[in-house]
Amino acid sequence: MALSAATLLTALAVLCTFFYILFYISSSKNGKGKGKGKAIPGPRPLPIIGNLHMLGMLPHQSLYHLAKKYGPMMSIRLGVVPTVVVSSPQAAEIFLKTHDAVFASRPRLQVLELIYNGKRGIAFTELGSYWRSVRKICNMTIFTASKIESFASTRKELLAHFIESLKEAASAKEVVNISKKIGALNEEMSLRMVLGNVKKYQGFNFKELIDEFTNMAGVFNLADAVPFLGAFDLQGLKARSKKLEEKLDKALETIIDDHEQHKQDDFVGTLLKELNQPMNNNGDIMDRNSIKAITLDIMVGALDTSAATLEWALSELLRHPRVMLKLQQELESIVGNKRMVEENDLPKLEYLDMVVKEIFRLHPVAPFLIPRESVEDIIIDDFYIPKQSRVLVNIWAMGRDTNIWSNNAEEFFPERFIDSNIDLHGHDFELIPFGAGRRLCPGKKLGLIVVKLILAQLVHCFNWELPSGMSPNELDMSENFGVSLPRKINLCVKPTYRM
Ligand code: HEM
Repeated sequence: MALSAATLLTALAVLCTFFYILFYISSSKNGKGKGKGKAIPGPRPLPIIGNLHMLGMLPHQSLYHLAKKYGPMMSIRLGVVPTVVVSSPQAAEIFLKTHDAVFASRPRLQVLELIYNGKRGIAFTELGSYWRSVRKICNMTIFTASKIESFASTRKELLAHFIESLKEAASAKEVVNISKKIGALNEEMSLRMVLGNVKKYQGFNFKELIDEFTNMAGVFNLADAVPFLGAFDLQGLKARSKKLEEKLDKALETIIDDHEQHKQDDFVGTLLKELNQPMNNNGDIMDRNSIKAITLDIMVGALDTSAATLEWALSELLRHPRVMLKLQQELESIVGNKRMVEENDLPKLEYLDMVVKEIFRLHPVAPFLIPRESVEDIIIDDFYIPKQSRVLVNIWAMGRDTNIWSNNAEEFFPERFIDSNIDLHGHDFELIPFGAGRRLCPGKKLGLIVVKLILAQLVHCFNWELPSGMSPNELDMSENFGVSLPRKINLCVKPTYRM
């Protein structure tokens, strides 16, 4: 029977209290480099579970509070895994720029190893010549400006249908679950670009498969924290991974077969042009497994991120009618009120740009980026960090730092970006929602287009209110921590067409 992580942790915590007394002295060595350097400050870990019991349901928030006590470079242990939590732009720059080559690998996580062979994709693949080659090929083929531009008409067509369906809901005075609707729109936009004619593959229900994948990857897995427990599969994740792997493999094989027969210019079709080609001089070949793993990583990267950002954006605008109105005024003056927003309007919409930055600051959908792992022992500022340490960059905490954002850091106030040259390209470490360095998100350009275009259209075409006379400050803003950080409760709203 699969046990919940909470039950297991409680049992382990009791055992550990016992061990703690016995092994007090050894546990006090937390992070010390056996004479190589100082220990990074951090809360004392328990044997076996380390600091897992301190994380709670919202680890980014728990670690934000702990970092206030221990500082922007804090040491914890996730089970037996030494982990550094980074919570300031200065520290982030040291890890993601100065020593990026040391910290640009990814940890090997059980679920990812089992499902699609974490080693052969892009996002969860360890640093090395394989990853470098995959990344280069993807940058030169599918993430180019011209490839993204070539899907502009698809985005326009899907968005027009979406607005029509909202218009119907508005005239029927319906309350719509906008979280679900945005999710479905983003899914269709992304899958059309990655897989092409998605209707053909509807039977596989990709959304369900990806949701199962992100669900499992987001679950706290004891086997990653305490590897000797992996063999027992106490949470049943190994068995679930196997089942999911079979389903995904069947779906992706069918898609590749179909693309081999009918040449297409979507991402899969573009990657297939590289099939069986050497990727580098180290003997790596772009084989079918690589294409399947890359496709899966891209779908995971594209599906939840933009949709979660958009539901947070609309939530904040509902809570701040002044900002909503100012954005509508900008759209009226640049776009007018006779047509839809076009992608080439986006660079002219300065206030929209500030609103989106403010959303990324307060609601980063990857609050720890994607966890990094160090490839060698290193000493930073006299602190010793052993090889294979996990690094979590807490950008959620950085977005709330009053030293950077002044005393109104908790407030949604897009005007803070007036006359600021902070951009989102990974150079300004105060605001790095897409990460930085070698692992910077390759879908950044696309993600920004999708978020800005849909948000602008929603605000331009409709006025929005909360149902049943709910006042904006009653809106529940709880978060749901997993692979991404969406709203805990779907956002339901009433649109009124305003064009
Ligand atoms: C609002 C939209 C998005 C946000 C906020 C976002 C954020 C991120 C972040 C924080 C990372 C980790 C960076 C690091 O470790 O330093 C990442 C990596 C990645 N993202 Fe995105 N992303 C978005 C959209 C997309 C889209 C649309 C795609 C694909 C079409 C995508 C594909 C990827 C991939 C493949 C990686 C892994 C890169 C690697 O490890 O080399 N992302 N993203």
